[in-house]
Order: sequence, then C-alpha cells, then structure tokens
Amino acid sequence: MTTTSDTGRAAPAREADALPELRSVWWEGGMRARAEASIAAVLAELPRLVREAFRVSWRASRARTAVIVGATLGSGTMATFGLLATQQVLVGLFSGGPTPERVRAALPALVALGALTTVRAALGAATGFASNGLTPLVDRSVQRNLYETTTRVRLESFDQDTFSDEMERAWRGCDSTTFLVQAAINLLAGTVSLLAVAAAVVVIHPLLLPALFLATAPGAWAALRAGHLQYQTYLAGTVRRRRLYLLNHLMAVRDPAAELRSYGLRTFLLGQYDRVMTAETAIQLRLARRVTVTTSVGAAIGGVATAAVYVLLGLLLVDDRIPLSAAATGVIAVQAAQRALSTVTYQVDRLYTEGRHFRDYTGFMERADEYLPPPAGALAPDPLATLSLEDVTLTYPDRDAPAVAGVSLRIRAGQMVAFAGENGSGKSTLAAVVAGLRTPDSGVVRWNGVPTTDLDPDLLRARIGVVSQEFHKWPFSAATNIAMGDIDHTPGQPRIEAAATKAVAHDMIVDLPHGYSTMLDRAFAQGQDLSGGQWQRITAARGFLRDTDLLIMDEPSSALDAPAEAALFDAVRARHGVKTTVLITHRLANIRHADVIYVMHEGRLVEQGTHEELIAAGGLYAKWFRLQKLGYSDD
Ligand SMILES: Nc1ncnc2c1ncn2[C@@H]1O[C@H](COP(=O)(O)OP(=O)(O)OP(=O)(O)O)[C@@H](O)[C@H]1O
Repeated sequence: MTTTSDTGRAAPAREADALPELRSVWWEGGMRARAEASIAAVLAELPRLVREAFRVSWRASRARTAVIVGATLGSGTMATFGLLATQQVLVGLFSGGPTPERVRAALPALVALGALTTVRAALGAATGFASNGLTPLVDRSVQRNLYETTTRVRLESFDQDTFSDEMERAWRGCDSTTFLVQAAINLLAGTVSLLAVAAAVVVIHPLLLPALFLATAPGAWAALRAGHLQYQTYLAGTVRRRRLYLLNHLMAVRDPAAELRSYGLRTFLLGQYDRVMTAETAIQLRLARRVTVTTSVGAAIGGVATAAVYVLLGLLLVDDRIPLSAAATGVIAVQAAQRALSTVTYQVDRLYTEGRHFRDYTGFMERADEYLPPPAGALAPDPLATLSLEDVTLTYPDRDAPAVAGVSLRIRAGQMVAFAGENGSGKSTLAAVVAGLRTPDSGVVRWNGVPTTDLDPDLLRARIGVVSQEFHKWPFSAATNIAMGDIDHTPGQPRIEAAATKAVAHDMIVDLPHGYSTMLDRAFAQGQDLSGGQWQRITAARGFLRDTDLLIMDEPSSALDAPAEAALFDAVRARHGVKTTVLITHRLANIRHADVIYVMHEGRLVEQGTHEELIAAGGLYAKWFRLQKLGYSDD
C-alpha cells in the first residue's frame, strides 16, 4: 500500500484495509455456485440437469437428439466389444507356437477389432455431425421463447428492478443452454465409455473391476475437489480484472484525464492501484498454491493407485489367477477408463455451472406469466369519437406519490388538446395511459364509451400513434425508421417521403450519403449517426406516417431549430378538425391554438380550458406563459 508525504492525498487510501466490496454480477453466478458447492451437492444435481438438457435438446430437434443418444450408446457398445476383441487378439498372440501361427490365430479378432473401431469412428462422426447442427437449433428455440415473452410483457414490468435483473440473467441463461446441452452430451459419452470399459473388464475377469475402480476413483475425486479451487481462482481473477477495469478507466481514458491532472490525482490513483493489485494478487497466488497442492496430491494419489493396480495385476498373474491376455487388457482398460473419467469430471463441472444459468432462464420463463398482460377484451374499437379518462390514478413501483392522481378528462375526435405542466408533473405518464401503454391502478379509460379493457389491445394501439419523448434510435435505414410507423402495411417510398416532409426530415435525409437507404447506426459499415434534432424529425415522421385516429406527441420539438419547429407545428395544426392530436410541450406558444389545454401539477389536473380562458384565470398556466413571453420581450 502506498502512502505519500502528502497527507491529504494519502488519507483516502488508508480509510480501510479491506477493499470495498464489488457489486455481484450475474455472469459470475454459475462459477460462484460451483466454487461454493460440495461435491455431493454437485453430483446430486446432475441427473436433473442432464434430464433438462436432453428435454431442451429433444424439443429443438428430435432426430438429432435420437442420433446423438443412439450413436453414443452404440459407440459404447463398440468400445466394450473392442476391448473384448483386444483381449482375443492378445489371447492369440500370447498362445504357444511359432509367431506366424500366433498371428494367424489372432487374425479374426484383429479383423473384428478393426471393424469395431471403424464403426465406432463412424458413430463418433454421426454424433459430432448431429450435435454441431443441434447447437443453433437449441439456441434458436430458447432465444425465440425468451423474446416471445420479453416483447409481450407489460411495459410496467421494465420499471421493476427484479424483472430487469431476472431478464438479464435469463438472457445469459439462453447462451448457457447450448453449453449445457453440449456438456450433457459429452457427459453421456464419457459415462457410456466408462461403463463400456467396466462391462468389458467384468466379462474378461471380474477381479479387474475393483482394480479399475481403485485406479480411477482417487483421481476423479481429486479432479472434482480441484474444481472448487479452480473456480475460486477464476473468480478471484475476475474480481481483480473488474477492479483493474475501474482503475483503468480512471487512469487511462480520456474523460477523467483533465481532472486527474488539474487536481494532481496521479499519486493518489497509483496508490489505489498498488493497494488493489497487492491485495488481489495475494489472493490469487494463495489460491493458485492451493490448486497446485490439491491437483498434485490428486495426481500423486492417482499415480500410486494406478501403480498399485499394476502390482495387483502382476501378483494375480504370478499366482495364475488371471491369464496374461486379461492382465494386459486390464492395463489398456485402466488407461481408457482414466481418459473417460477426465472427460466426465470436466463435464460435471461444466454442467453444474452452466446449469445455474440455465435455471435462471427456466425460472424466468416459469415466472413470466406474472409479467404478461391480463387476458384482454376482444372487441374491435371503432374509429375514435370520444376518449375519456375517469378518475385515473397510477403510481410507479417503489414510488410513494402517484404520478397521475384522480385525473378525469374527455377528448373528442378532431380536437387538438395539450398537456402542460412542470417537469415530473405526470404529463408523459398520462399520455402513456391515454395511449394504452400503461394500465392505471384505478379509474377507467373509455374509447367511444367502451372501457379499453374490453377492447383488443393490438387493434386499439393500431388506432393510436405515439411520438415519444424518449424515442428509440432504431438501427435500420432512414426509410425503415419511418416505415416502422406502419410496418404491417409495408408503406412505399411516396408515403415515407410524404411523412418525412411533414416532419421536416426529407431534405435532411436526402443529404445523407445514401439518402433514405442510409443506415442510422455506426455499427454498420456505412452507417451514420444523426444529431438529436435530426433524430427527432425522423421520429416525428414515423408518427405522421402512422396517420392514426389519435396521435400523441410528447415534446416532439425539444431539439428542433426554430424553422423546423414552426414547420412541424404547421403539420400538426393541419390535422386539426380531421384527426385527433394530444400535444405535450413546455413551449406554450406552440399550444396556444389547442382546443383544450390540461394543466398538470404534481400528478393532478389543476386547470383546463383554452389558452384565453387559462390566461384569464390567472393560474399556473398564465404564470408560465407570462414568464416565457418575458424571455422573448425586449424589456
Ligand atoms: N418508469 C418510471 N418509474 C418510476 N417513476 C417514474 C417513471 N417514469 C416517471 N416516473 C416518475 O413519475 C413522475 C411523473 O413523471 P412524468 O414523466 O409523467 O412527468 P412529465 O410531466 O412528463 O415530466 P417532464 O416534463 O420532465 O417530461 C415523476 O416523479 C417521475 O420521476
């Protein structure tokens, strides 16, 4: 730990010897679980995980799963017969008589062994082919299921931390599913190989079975034991890397570079670096020592056990209890079993850690019902005549005060209405309720007198367009970004350009390197990013293209220059009397001509009327309008 003569700088480094705890991250969950689980717990979990892996694999492709299982079992059977054939070859070779005769005697078994090996190789190739093709199918099946759910859940779900967290874990769980399936297949192959060897040695000589067990069990135990420590070491490594990443961002990137220099933070940060690295490196070294000891002890025990088995075979041989061919096959069997076992132990660890993430996925999918919208009505909404809110209240999760409290209002077809109010007064939330994106906790929203809960939500939303304040920058071309306003009807270029013109976006798009085909994301080879105001024009164009009964525009001009803003509001006013528009904006001059202005204050509707009525009433609206007007006057 670094201390400096400058006490002011060194003080924070001495605050505590222990490093501050890092927030746990979801992708470490599987490794952490394996590092903490006992061998018994890991083994107890295996049957269920293997079952689940094969269930997923079966759902993704029955044919491929059947090929994998069939070929793996077939390969195991070939391995058993292969060992038996090996023994027969040895029987022939170790029999009495001249060498050519011994070779001749061994020939049929040798031919059988060759045939078995060939078939086994073919079965291995079939397994490889089927499992390679299975991976994308499994991937697709689980991801599709997840995205089916995440695109259907209620919008409110995203406000809950638990949902976002669970969704992120479930997403990681999708990737784990393919690893889980691969691990289960490999585990099956390893186990079948092991059983195949065991079956063969029992047939050759029953005494070989305990010998086989003795030669393999200690090594397997040591490998599983080392698994704990290896995962702990890995975890310690990631903690170190994460801490380093934080410091790297303080010392080697552009953003903090100026403050680092102007406040003379170099020594302080280097001190932090030394402190972190000294502590974390010590942890890693300690663990590395333990892993080395455990694996060395395991290897030593395994080596001693194997040697003991060879001695045992020698004694049995000397004692004439087993023939030479059986002893020699026993040696081959021990080596084959040790190879199979090292596959098995590795796959056990992998299955367990990936299984943890897979459980996140299945758990999320099981709980997904909680997040789905309640069963909705099936009535098709008629074109809008009136839209009314009756005593509507909505409180966000983890918030005490409602965002919208007891609001009642009525919007008639063809009207242009406006929501005004301070930041956080509930305008956007109210607009989301009107748009059918959020369901109020209490109160009723009626479309032509029919509660919206009785209407088909998709058909209802098809009659509403929303130009959101928090719009998304879709990574598609400019044309597609606009066409997405009515994607089901694949709008043609003339419609797209007409909408862009209304939103003052046409000229700007034409000036892009590839015009309407320009990709609006720099991830693409010739992609472009746009300025905030340019994006806002594209978003407004999307709303105009939708051309629905009701268009809700939430701060559509906050980033627009003055001419663009004026043109946009001309286009909005052109809807007046034809289509219905709800406008939200802080620039009150833009809503002077609205039929009704609803004024929100702390979630409540506190004033309503035309501009003139509200000015005459001398309330909040009149005050804000006066303030804005003052800003433009010369006084
Ligand atoms: N997703 C959310 N989760 C929790 N609270 C929210 C969420 N969205 C908004 N709020 C809170 O609800 C209240 C109303 O927010 P809303 O966005 O409706 O206000 P607004 O009038 O549109 O504000 P602005 O003028 O700043 O856009 C605020 O207190 C806000 O912090």
